[in-house]
This record gives sequence, structure tokens and C-alpha cells, in this order.
Amino acid sequence: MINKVAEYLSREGFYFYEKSFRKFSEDIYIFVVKKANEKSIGLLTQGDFTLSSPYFTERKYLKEIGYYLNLYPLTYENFVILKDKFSIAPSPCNKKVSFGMGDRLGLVTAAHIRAVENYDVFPVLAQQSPRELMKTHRSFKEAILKAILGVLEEGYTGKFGADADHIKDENYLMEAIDAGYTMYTLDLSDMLVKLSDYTESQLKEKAEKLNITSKRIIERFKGKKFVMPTKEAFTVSEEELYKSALTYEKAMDFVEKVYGILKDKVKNFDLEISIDEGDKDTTVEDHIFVAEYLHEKGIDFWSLAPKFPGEFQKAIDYIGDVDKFAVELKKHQFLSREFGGYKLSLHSGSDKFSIYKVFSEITEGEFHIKTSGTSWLQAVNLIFEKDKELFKELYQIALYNLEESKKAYKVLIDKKDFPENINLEDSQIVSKPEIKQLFHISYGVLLEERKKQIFEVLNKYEEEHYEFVRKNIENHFKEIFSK
Ligand SMILES: O=C(O)[C@@H](O)[C@@H](O)[C@H](O)C(=O)CO
Repeated sequence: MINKVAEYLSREGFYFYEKSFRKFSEDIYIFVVKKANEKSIGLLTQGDFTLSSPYFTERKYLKEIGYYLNLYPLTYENFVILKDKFSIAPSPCNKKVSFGMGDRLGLVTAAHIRAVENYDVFPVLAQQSPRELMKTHRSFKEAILKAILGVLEEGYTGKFGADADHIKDENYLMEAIDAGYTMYTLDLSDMLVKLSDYTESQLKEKAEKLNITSKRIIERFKGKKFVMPTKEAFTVSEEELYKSALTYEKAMDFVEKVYGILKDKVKNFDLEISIDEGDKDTTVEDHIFVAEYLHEKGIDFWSLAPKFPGEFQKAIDYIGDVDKFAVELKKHQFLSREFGGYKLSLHSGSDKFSIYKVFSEITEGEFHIKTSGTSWLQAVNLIFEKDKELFKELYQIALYNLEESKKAYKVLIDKKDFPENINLEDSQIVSKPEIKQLFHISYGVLLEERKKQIFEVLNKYEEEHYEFVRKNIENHFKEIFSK
């Protein structure tokens, strides 16, 4: 049957994704095809199941196999019809290890799926932040649709998640809920009170005005000594607890509000609390305050992303003292068990090869990691390999707009570190940390200026693009799961 369909569609000028062909029900088969860089879903039916905006205005009857054939765009409307009948929608995590793979271009979900194939990992395939959506001019719905298309293309039948990442306001929250996301990452960084902006007496005054929940937590935990299973111990400082309460109390209101909305509108979801993008390393007091406050309010969160010591810059390895990282991680892991068992989450998780093993060991193989830019960089690597002229143009555009791109991301690089003319003969150039950081943060302006050309190369060499992405994510897993 599959051959007959493939033959017919190839005569019509379509590329047929063989792996996508699967039986949905007794009388419905589904598959994915591509023509002129546009992917569509195909249905073979015997009954009267149809979707909107068919490619063939009349259903083609394929006499030899006795099925009607039609092709459809994967619009949101069509996705809703499909997901109500078949299980193709994202779901909350059901595994100890979960791994976020942002796909800024909406092209490589199939490669992400191939990468997780040999690992016991729950893939979070549609992971997108409003920052990325703005820079790529996409919506939460579009991001989820591209992920679903990849799932169908690869014939993947396992579970997967969709992460509305870095949620800081209600507008994006509602958009993500409407689109059907299953993981919500609340980024509290902009809501944290910067204590250095206040005088001692102002802080004292603020401390007196802390709410009853905060005061109760301070009373309960001040001076408390925790002994970890390793027999290492730490004592909770009252002064630090006050600081934590002053820093985080306001942000807790946001979490409470969002939780209420999510409980009301989404049945099952994973909630991540992210405090990693602030300037300050998360202390044990911060962790205790946030976790206890949320629990007192009845908020059941799934994971917490603290700010660990060291630098977690985009696109490059961890900068810092791995031993110090391990010491702090142990305390956070201990607290995550002590206070009810949620996961620790590692953000800016792309390319942090020197800490994966220790992260996986200390968290006892139960954690979440987020990556995104690392997959976009594979697109850049492919362009470097296939179209040097385009790469050179992208480099120049990125360099010219560096200051603007730096506004959204914390990176080390400075314009003076880069030559005007890049040496295209040097095959190692794309592995240089400063080049990786430059491209990592420049995707917005590059898509703005050269989207058509970028997509042409990536579509032309789709399989090679997938291979770059698969290998790169697999390299992450090799380190994460290394014994
Ligand atoms: O670029 C973004 O906005 C996001 O993909 C990241 O900040 C994400 O949260 C992440 O940590 C991926 O490494």
C-alpha cells in the first residue's frame, strides 16, 4: 500500500516521508509529504473523515488500494480535529529525565526525536520563549504545530512535552494555554526586588511589612540545621532568610496568580519555577523560601531552576569551578527532596559538557535540562559547510548588529574580538566560542535579513541538517549518561 501511495505522490511532485506512514485507526492512515519546501499531511481514508483546506478539492480515490487520498496543511484547526481523535498532542512529563529542545526555525523536531531514540528521556519538543517568538516572528501555536509536524514526519508515537518557556506575563501565558502547552516555565527574574537599590533603613521598614506567610517561614526555618545524607550540614541564616523574603515575596504573587489560571484552564501541566536569570546565585535560604512559600499556598510545582554558581552563558561550556558547582548543587538537590520532591532544572543547558555528568549524578538521574541555541547553531554549521558566501554575509550582519542582539542575552563577546573579514578557509571557525556566541544570539536579525536564503539551504540539505542536529544532541546525552 505504502509503495502505491508513494508512487502516486511522487508523480504529483511530492517527496514522501516513508517513516511517517502509519495507521491511525482501522480506516485511516496518515503520512507527511513535501513539495516546494512546504510540508503537508496526507490522509488515506475509507470513511468520511476529512480536514480543512484540502489539496485535492475532491478526494482522490486510489482504486488499487481502495482508499481515498487527500493532503492538508497542518493548520491549528486541523491539528485540533486530529488531536481530538488521535493521541498526537503533547502531554506532561512521565519520566525521570526530561530534556528540552528548542527549535527556533521549526525545522528539526524529527532530528530531535532521532536523538532521544536510544535514551530513556522525555523529550520536550516545542520549547519556546516569548523572546524567541518575538525574534522569529512566530506564535506559540506555530511553534507547537511545527513540532507536531516533526512528530508525524518521524512516525513518533511516544509522549512528548511542549514548554512555554520564560513566561513573565499573563498575555503570553494565555497565548500558550490557548495553544495547548503542557509545561509552563515561570521566569521570575524581572520581578525580583534588587536589595542593593535600598538603604538599610528602607530594608528594615520593608522587612516589617513582609506578609504573614513570609514571616511564618522565617520563624520556622531561622537557625535550623540541616544534615545531608553525606553528613555534610548547613544552618539557615535568619538574615539571609529575610533577604530572600524581601527579594522573592512579590514574585510569589505572580506564581500564585498564574497557578490559579493554569489550574482553572489546563487539566494536567508541569510547572517550572525559574529563578536562574537574575544576577545572584540562589542561596539555600532563597530555595527554602520559594519552595516553602509556594507549598504553603498549595502550589504544586514540578521543577525549580536555581541560579547555580558560575556562568551559564549561551552556546559555550560552563565557566566556573565545577567543585563549587557540585557543592551548591548537592544542597539544592537535598532541599528538593526534603521539600516534596521536585526536579532541579538546568537552564542555558546547551553545551555545558563539563558539568553534565556531575549534574546527572548528584540529582540521582532525575532532572530537567533545557537547550535551544545549540540546535540553531547546527543550521549555521550546515550553512558554513554548504554555502560559504551566505555564511560570510550572515557573519557580517551578525557583527554589525551585535550590540542590539546582546540586549536580549548575557554573553561575553565584544565587537573588537571579531575580524571584519572572517577566514572561510579555517574549518574550525564555527567551533570558536566567540563565533558560537555571536551566531547564537543573532538569530533574530539573521532571519529578519536572510530568512529566505537560510531556509533554502536548510531545506535543500534537510537530511544533513537533521544529522548535524541529531549528532549534537546525542553528544549532550553521551556526556549526561556517561558512567
Ligand atoms: O533563547 C531563549 O530565550 C531560550 O531558548 C533559552 O533561554 C532557554 O530557556 C534555555 O535555557 C535554552 O538553553
